[in-house]
Amino acid sequence: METIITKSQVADAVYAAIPQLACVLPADIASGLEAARATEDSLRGRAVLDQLVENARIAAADCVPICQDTGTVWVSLEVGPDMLVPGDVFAEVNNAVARAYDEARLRKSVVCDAVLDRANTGNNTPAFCDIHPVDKPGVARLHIMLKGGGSDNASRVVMLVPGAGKQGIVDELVRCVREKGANACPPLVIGVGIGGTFDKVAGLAKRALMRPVDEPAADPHVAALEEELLAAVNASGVGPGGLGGRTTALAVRVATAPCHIAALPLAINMGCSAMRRTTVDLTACHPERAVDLAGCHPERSAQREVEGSRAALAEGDTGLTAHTGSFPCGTIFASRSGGCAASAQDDRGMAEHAIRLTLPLDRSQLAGLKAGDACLLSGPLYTLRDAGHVRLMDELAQSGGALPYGLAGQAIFYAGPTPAAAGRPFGAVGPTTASRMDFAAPELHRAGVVATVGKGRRSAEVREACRETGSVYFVACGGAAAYLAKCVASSETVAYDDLGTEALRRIDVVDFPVFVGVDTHGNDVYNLV
Ligand SMILES: O=C(O)C[C@H](O)C(=O)O
Repeated sequence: METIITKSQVADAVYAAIPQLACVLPADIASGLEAARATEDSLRGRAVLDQLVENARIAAADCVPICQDTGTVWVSLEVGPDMLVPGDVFAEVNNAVARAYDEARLRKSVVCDAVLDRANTGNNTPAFCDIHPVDKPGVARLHIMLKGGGSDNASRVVMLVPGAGKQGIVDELVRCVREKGANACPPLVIGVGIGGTFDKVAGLAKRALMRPVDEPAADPHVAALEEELLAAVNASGVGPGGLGGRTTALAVRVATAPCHIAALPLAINMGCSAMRRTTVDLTACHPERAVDLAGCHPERSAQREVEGSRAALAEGDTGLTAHTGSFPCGTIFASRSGGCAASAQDDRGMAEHAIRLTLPLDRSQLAGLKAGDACLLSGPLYTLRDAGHVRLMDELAQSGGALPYGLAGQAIFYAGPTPAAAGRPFGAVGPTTASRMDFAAPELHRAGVVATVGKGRRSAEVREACRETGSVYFVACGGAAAYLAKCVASSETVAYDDLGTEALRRIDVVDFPVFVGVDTHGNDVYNLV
């Protein structure tokens, strides 16, 4: 007998899952981060894990996003031969996505066309959906993932030669993690697809990410390969945040398939520390009953957001300051007096001796900082990211090199926040991958921008520009965006309002925790690892 899975059954499950996924870290990832924290030796690695653990707590308690990148929505419907899915189920899913992103005040991160029209679609659709037939009767499962852009960018497909064998896979994975891992917000969960064809192998890697980090593969050979790959990745020492340490990945999850005699297709799909995914069994429960979880049911969440926004309006600036007052920075990055002149820090002293810096920063203040120093920033930062940089560079060219919008002498924070929530200017705001702005940074430093804040490695040209102009690149903890949002006291849009999350904003931060990524001598914290 055939069972009908209705469009609204699927769409309701997606609608209900989205706010839950955005705000509550899955239990296997939360436990993985805590276990990593318990065994981490590196102080920078520990500081990152402390922020990530605290971040998850804040996000769930305040119903704000774990990460400002609330992702693209990937939906895969697995159905057995006896399941029927009539009608345009994906149109219904898109409606559900648009409603959920709006009501839960999540960031919309989808553009109309990758190259021909990069205007934001404004509702985070389309979702990226497929129907995946499986051999087993009685199966109707819905996989849902909110996939961050930075971790997807750090992923790759490689067509290895069969002779490369298992060692070729290990080497390629470790190379990928060394080159791109820091951009993807470690500790990572890594999906590895092996086999199939060029187009199918990436899907295998993505599906592998669905398996919990505490659930090894059922096949003992695949489970052994997962262990071997995890050990190789963690031996790299890339560590939490890419800043060094034991735990670069919580798990490597492998899916294999048959392939051509000439081929050994390999796909590596990086999952970040905010690995937001769930599987809903559409046959076992009605989704509308299954998602009444932890105060994050969409209706209630939406209600809380409305209340939060009202509170923000009523409280004004002082209310926001009161929020930052309870910020637990001190437990992770205690401050010290004495300024930059005495900035020499080693790993042992780091957590106790963060350097307080007041923005805007004079280049002479930056001269004493060393790559790896922990700092607390207070004062104005300017948020700007991909699309805004394209505009700013055009304006710079037209003005003959004069920085507009009072950016001379200021620091740019590479970030695209989520809307206001929980009484704060943003529900979540954290660093985006800095290397995407490498095309602009040297010129901006020469024009007068004294510092940037982001995550991940910079190019040799940016390091050289820091050295030449006496500028600094600061690294903030990727994936700690609910935590970092508590350091933001106010925000005002300065330009490019039509770019939405990508607008140029002036924000005021209080004790915003960062590490010196590239110092004024061009030294790079990622090379200390
Ligand atoms: O888009 C963002 O805010 C972050 C992005 O996912 C990134 O990690 O670079």
